[in-house]
Order: sequence, then structure tokens, then C-alpha cells
Amino acid sequence: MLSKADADTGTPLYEARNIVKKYGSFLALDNMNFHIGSNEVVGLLGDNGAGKSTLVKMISGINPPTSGEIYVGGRKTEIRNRAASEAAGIETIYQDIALVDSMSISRNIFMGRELTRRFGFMDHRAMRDKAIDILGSAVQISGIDDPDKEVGFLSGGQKQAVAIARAVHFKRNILLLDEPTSALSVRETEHLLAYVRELKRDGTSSVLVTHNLYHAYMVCDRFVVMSHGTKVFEAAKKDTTIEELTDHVIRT
Ligand SMILES: Nc1ncnc2c1ncn2[C@@H]1O[C@H](COP(=O)(O)OP(=O)(O)OP(=O)(O)O)[C@@H](O)[C@H]1O
Repeated sequence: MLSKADADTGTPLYEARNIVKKYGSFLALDNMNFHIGSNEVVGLLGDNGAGKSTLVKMISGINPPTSGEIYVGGRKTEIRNRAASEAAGIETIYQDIALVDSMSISRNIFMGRELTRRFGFMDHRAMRDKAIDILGSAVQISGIDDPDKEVGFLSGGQKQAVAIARAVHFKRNILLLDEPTSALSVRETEHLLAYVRELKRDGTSSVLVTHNLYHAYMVCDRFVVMSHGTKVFEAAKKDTTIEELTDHVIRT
């Protein structure tokens, strides 16, 4: 995990160099370069099939690159599974959320990282109390205030909120959000985007993958536009406009 000192040197928190990802003979990432600085929200944009999710899955370790180099805090690192990415301080919210319908909200939040008492027994009360805390502070979404409710009874947006609450609670240096607002209402979306800014103030950088350029423009400090598996445009918010970004996304 990175220390504060790493964040202060100007070294990117994360850097991927010359990344190639092949699915069989199909080139999904073609010499892609991408970095995440400290204290920034990066908007990862591009049309359908541009390679955004492939890049996010590569960063989060579930889809390692065919070739290329990864640096975390300036140190060359191998990230070839989810555990390695979490150890490197990276947390991911996926497009297809992996929740267990038959389990309660609180069990889902702590899945794989259950709170335990002495002798390793699960501490259900601690998880329940903590879940109430997380749901109240992170993503205030109606209908998910009872941590004992089974996830199977929730709407798509509410399920997404549980996944977001889980990621936010175990927050790391870097949060990857792949289309996190696709099933959220307008109010929920605004709350989540505000939360991403708040996380930044607390020192967590984020990568936001979205087709909604207005959301991206509202919340991101820098934009990377991808097409055909590679970067075709990059600019800080102060150096570009939403019109220019739209142009790059639809032109490529
Ligand atoms: N497991 C896979 N096997 C083969 N090809 C794949 C696989 N996953 C993705 N692809 C292909 O790689 C390309 C990039 O897909 P990816 O999902 O990364 O794009 P994207 O930019 O996230 O698109 P969208 O915005 O539609 O989600 C697409 O042409 C897709 O068909």
C-alpha cells in the first residue's frame, strides 16, 4: 500500500505503460498508457467497445495484461489478481455487481472481509452496526436503511448502492468506478458524484468510466478518451470543454 510520502512526491499513484491486452487474436488494448495521480478524479471516456472496461479490469487485476508494465507509487509491480490490486490500494466498483441475493445487505457489504470476534467467530452485531453507519454516511439511498434486508428484494439502483457502500467503506488510495450510476436515480447519482469529490478531499483518487459526459465534466479533473484500445485524447479540465470531449468521443 502507498504511503502519504509517495503521494507527496508527484510520482503517480498508479501507472500502466505500453499495455497490450489480447483476447485470442483480438487486440483490446493496444500500447495503452494510463496513470492516476494523487488527489485527482480521472474521467475515462470513449464509445462502446473502446476498451474502457478492459483497462479497468486490467488495473483491478481480474484481467491481467498480455504485456506491458505497471508501477504503483513508482515501483514496478505485478497485479495479476484482485487481491494484488487491493493490496496495492485499489478498490473497484464493477458494472456487473457481484452480490448474493439470498444474503442480507450487511453480509454483502462485508463479504470476504467479515468482522470477527475472538476465536474467529463472525461478529454479526458489529457488522450490522457498521453497516448502518456506512449506509447512512456513504450513499444515502432510500430503501436500504435496514441492513438485515435480503439483497434479492432490492432494486437495481439499491443493489448498486450496496456495492458502492462496500467499496467506499474499504476505501483505498484509488477507487475505480465503471459506469457506477447506470442504475441510479438523478438524486442518487448527484449524491454519488458529490461523494467522489469528497473522497478526493480525503485523499482517495478515482477513475470514473461513464458515457455521461456531463457527469464526467462535473466531477473529473482530467479526461482520457479511448478508441480502439488506445488513448486518443487527454486533457485537464481547465484545458478542455465538454464540446471538445464530445467531439473526441464521437469522432473516433
Ligand atoms: N472477454 C472478452 N473476450 C473477447 N473480446 C472481448 C472480451 N471482453 C471485451 N472484449 C472486446 O474488447 C473490446 C473492448 O471492450 P470493453 O468492454 O473494454 O469496451 P468498453 O469501452 O468498456 O465498452 P462499453 O462502453 O460498451 O462498456 C470490445 O470490442 C469487446 O467486444
